Amino acid sequence: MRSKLVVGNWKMNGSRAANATLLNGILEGLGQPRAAVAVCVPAPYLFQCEALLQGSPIAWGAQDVSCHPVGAYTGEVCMSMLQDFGSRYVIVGHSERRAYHGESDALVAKKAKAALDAGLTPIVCVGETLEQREAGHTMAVVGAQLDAVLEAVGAEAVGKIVLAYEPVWAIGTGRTATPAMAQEVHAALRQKLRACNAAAAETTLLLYGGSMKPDNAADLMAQPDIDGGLIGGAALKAADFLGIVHAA
Ligand SMILES: O=C[C@H](O)COP(=O)(O)O
Repeated sequence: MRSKLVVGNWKMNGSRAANATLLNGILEGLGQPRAAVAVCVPAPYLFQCEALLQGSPIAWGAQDVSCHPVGAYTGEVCMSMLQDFGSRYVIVGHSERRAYHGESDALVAKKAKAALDAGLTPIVCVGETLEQREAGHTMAVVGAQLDAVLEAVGAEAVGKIVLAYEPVWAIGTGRTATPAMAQEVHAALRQKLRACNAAAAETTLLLYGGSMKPDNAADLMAQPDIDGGLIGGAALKAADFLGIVHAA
């Protein structure tokens, strides 16, 4: 039986004051959750996570990272910097990075490999657009996104990544994939993982992301291949985030 993982992706939201309110609110209501919990925050706030969350059940991490270890890459943040502030996770290949920053499958794969090499857990995002879904290309698209990563990280890394299926049309739209739709893709993704490393595929956590809320979280996470959530909007209010954590 796989454990559950609920990750808040704050995207480009927050301030020192708002973060403190949010994190303290989550800590107050957390109790002893069945799920593992993490927040992926804008890089400048990793220091604040370290200060507030150290020793708590909540892990933290970043939303993107450079594939380079150090050097003349203006504006970029590297793995060792994330680790300097105690990060455990880093999201790679979020559809907003792919769409607004032109990140290719190959670059996402490099980032996933660099994260693993540095000892961080990459949360690798895959997902299709509405156009791709309607054309019947969902599995081809997410399959190619996953294949690029598997090729870069190798079979032995299958159990060390977290995979997040985020249909682009469900992100921030209030339009959620039904549990059956999400499960269908998750099952197919796990099948691909099995083909790469059968034993490790059973332990890889597959998160769903896209308008997950307290009122749909339990049904989504009850699906056999949905092991948790990558939460955007609902991660910005302690009550909503806790509602999802406690539904896991
Ligand atoms: O990374 C999180 C996803 O993009 C989901 O965002 P959302 O929950 O606001 O739809």
